[in-house]
Amino acid sequence: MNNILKVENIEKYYGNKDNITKAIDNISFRVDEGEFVGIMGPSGSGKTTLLNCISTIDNVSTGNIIINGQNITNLKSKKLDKFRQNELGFIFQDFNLLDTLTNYENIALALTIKGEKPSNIDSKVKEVAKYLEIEKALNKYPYQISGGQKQRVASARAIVTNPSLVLADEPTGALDSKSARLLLERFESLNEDLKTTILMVTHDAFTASYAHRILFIKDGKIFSELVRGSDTRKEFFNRIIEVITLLGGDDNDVF
Ligand SMILES: Nc1ncnc2c1ncn2[C@@H]1O[C@H](COP(=O)(O)OP(=O)(O)OP(=O)(O)O)[C@@H](O)[C@H]1O
Repeated sequence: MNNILKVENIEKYYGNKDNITKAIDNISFRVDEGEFVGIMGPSGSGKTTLLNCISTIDNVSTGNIIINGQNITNLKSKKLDKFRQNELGFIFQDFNLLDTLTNYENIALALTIKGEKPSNIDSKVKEVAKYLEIEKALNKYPYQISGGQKQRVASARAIVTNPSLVLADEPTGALDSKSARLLLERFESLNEDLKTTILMVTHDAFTASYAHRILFIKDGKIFSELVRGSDTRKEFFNRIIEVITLLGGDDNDVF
């Protein structure tokens, strides 16, 4: 299997000598092409820091992160911008859509920034919109559609450039349970049909149960790993709850 992501012995410190926080404490893992991996952990365990380091928003203190064969810890800012545009797709809890642009323009912008030929843009936007069932929302503005639709527009923007890796940070955090389920079903088919590789941070066991594999982080370290295998989603959900209980929380408070 082709490793899309290799995280090798990374550490991340914040602060200075007198007041140091070790947010990530020697984490290593790999994600294969086409995998859907979840990251869970209590508040303050290092999930966001880990995602920020992988998404090139933050730097690691030591260790290496290799995405699609490129060691991103060595890249300088201009190359890093290009790398981000070409290789990564982002989905955030609060959508991060531009309210002054239509949903169509929000999706098209990702292609323009990447340097896509203008003649290809329309067909690419329409194809991805059809896939995510947001065709009717394309000519509206983000403030004219529901939260669930907004997150599908944001997902369209993330995948339209055909990135090697999609990074999702609490993608269902602002959605009601029906919209969350719809979005996760789309993620599942994106992953199955288009072989999109997804790395998703979530504190929610239901959301995590759609992944194939989950890494649990505690105090900046990988504490446990669960593989869905042949489990149904519901069986996997129950196993996730068991690990959460072991980690010392229930589904709602600590995670
Ligand atoms: N910019 C920063 N400066 C100093 N310390 C930080 C900074 N960002 C995070 N930390 C610390 O690093 C540790 C990990 O934080 P992080 O935000 O990665 O956790 P998290 O698992 O994402 O938490 P949550 O679920 O609450 O978002 C915490 O102790 C946090 O206080």
